[in-house]
Amino acid sequence: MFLETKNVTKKFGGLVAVNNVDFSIEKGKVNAIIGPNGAGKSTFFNLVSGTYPLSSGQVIYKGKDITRLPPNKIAKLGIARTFQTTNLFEKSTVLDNVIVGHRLRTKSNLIDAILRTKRFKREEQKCREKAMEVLEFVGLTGIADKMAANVTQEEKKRVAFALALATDPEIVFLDEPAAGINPDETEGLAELMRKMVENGITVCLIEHKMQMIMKLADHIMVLNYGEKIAEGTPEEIMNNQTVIEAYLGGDASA
Ligand SMILES: Nc1ncnc2c1ncn2[C@@H]1O[C@H](COP(=O)(O)OP(=O)(O)OP(=O)(O)O)[C@@H](O)[C@H]1O
Repeated sequence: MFLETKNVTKKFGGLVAVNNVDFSIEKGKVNAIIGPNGAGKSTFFNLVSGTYPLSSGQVIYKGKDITRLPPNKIAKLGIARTFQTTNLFEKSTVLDNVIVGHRLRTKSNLIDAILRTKRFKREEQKCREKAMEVLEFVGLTGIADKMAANVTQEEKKRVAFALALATDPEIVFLDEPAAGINPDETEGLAELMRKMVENGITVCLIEHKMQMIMKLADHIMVLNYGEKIAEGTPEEIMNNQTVIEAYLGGDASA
């Protein structure tokens, strides 16, 4: 199995935000996590990416137990994530924002940077090339030199994708990538996620936009009050009585 969680649990004081969740992420597929507000979706992402320590359970990636690894080590293994709110350096260009992503793969230290050693210059060039490559992938070459403060919401979403891609990931966790953008832009981002998968990157996303998810995802897990209540193909999820009652209800066409 590519990435697997076993009995993953997170407690915040008396609140069990994620309760004994077993989930297998399929390689080369679009995997999705859905569920009502407060169901534990973002917390689940934070556990897998090492942002929060688990209360109990295990995260296994390509056969290796990564449960206790810090976020930077997890990222180095090829696991990238975006956040619900894209925090960019507003006073830097789009390019400079994305350059940071690939530094994860470089070895230069502070001394190299101060002395501007050959290694530092070579690695900075590599980071710049990588940033241009991923900006092209997400369709933002034309705004590479724009200040991040001056780009649209949809462009910010693409910059967040680019930042994740600049780390050379094998899997990307995307937290509500289509929140706050219009239907045409949502379709554009769905297209981009398909392109990632075509390029060998496994996608796992959280999303509230049901129509998009049902068209895009290969494999869906539904969380409700921190518990997995269903898992399957979009068709299986749409026809699952527990899901309909607990979550979709009258909101199935959202
Ligand atoms: N750092 C934290 N400290 C305490 N409680 C938290 C923390 N993070 C999340 N929670 C709680 O855990 C539960 C799950 O929250 P989480 O943000 O994971 O849900 P979600 O499914 O991502 O919701 P949404 O769709 O609204 O983003 C909620 O009750 C939330 O209030």
